[in-house]
Amino acid sequence: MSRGALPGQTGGETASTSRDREPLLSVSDLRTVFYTERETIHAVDGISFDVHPGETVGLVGESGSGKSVTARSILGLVDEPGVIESGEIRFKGEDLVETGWDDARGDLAIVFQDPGNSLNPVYTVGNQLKEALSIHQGLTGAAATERAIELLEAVGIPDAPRRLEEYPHQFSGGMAQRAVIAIALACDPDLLVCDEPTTALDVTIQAQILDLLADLQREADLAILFITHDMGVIEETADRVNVIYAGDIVERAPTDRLFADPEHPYTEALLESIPGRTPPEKRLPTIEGEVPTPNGPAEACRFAPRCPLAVEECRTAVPDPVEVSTGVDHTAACVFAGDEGGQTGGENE
Ligand SMILES: Nc1ncnc2c1ncn2[C@@H]1O[C@H](COP(=O)(O)OP(=O)(O)OP(=O)(O)O)[C@@H](O)[C@H]1O
Ligand code: NI
Repeated sequence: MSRGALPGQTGGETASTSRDREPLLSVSDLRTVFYTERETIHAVDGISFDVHPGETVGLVGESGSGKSVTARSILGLVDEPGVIESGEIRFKGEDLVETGWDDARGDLAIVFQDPGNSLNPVYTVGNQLKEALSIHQGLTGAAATERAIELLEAVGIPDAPRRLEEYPHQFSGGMAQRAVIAIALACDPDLLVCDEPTTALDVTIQAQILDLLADLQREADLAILFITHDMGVIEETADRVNVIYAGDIVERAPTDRLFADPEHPYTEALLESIPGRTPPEKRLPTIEGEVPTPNGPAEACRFAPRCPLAVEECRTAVPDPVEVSTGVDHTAACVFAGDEGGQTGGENE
């Protein structure tokens, strides 16, 4: 399916050159807490990472690890009883936690998992697109219609003028997610946060949406924060990866590096979940259980209770992120990180 370049935008630099520029987004020591009646949940507990212009950064972890709360924090969408307790979300140099999100609204956009929830069933897709164009670009009337058609074409929706007049229920799941992406692009964002954008879609459609995002990124110099629980999707999309567990990033590396040489036992476990990747004799014992709710301050490695390699030290202190090699931005928060042979360090105990 051929798509036109995004209207009004010029081609950008590639991800490889983008690292030379200042980060577009720089999250540092972010803490987002939910004060529920029953408990205090440290959903995001000291996260730091950067996104550079034009690159795709992955955020991967199991259900409940804090991915969506991270996304909502960046967009300024944390609701009661949640608060951003501390840390910085620096976007284009401004700390949004301090300045608020008003000035950034047009440069930041999010695509959620379920397009059905993102679209309003009582308005046509065209109306929703034109409303976004009016708010963010000040476009109305014929100019808005023309741009709306261009955007639908840019996201690969055929017969765009007719589809503008249709309601969301007349769109298939994949086409609806394309429409959601078009609406997100209506504000001409620099950063698109995608929170499991393909999880609700079947595999073929998922691949098409991933291709679309890659195309849009190239054409519009768009930076993408790509959130998923699926390591296979990460391998296809991300330039760099952050692995999140119970509110904290446990490993960070360029994607090829992370897949070739994971340092954290949790990353290893996630990689083993990719069908056919790890021969049975090389596997760590499968991790049982699920991500714990971080309902107190971290006092130990949060992964220790599920970790096949855990030793006493893991249960008594929070491991700091360690740089595991020079020349590559690869860190892991594990007492064995950086040991010769990586995880086999556990045998020393
Ligand atoms: N509104 C809320 N009130 C209380 N706790 C919340 C709220 N939203 C999220 N949490 C808690 O924050 C933690 C992180 O949740 P989050 O939704 O970010 O996980 P996730 O990684 O996005 O998981 P999934 O893959 O299932 O979407 C969980 O323990 C969750 O229960
Ligand atoms: Ni989520």
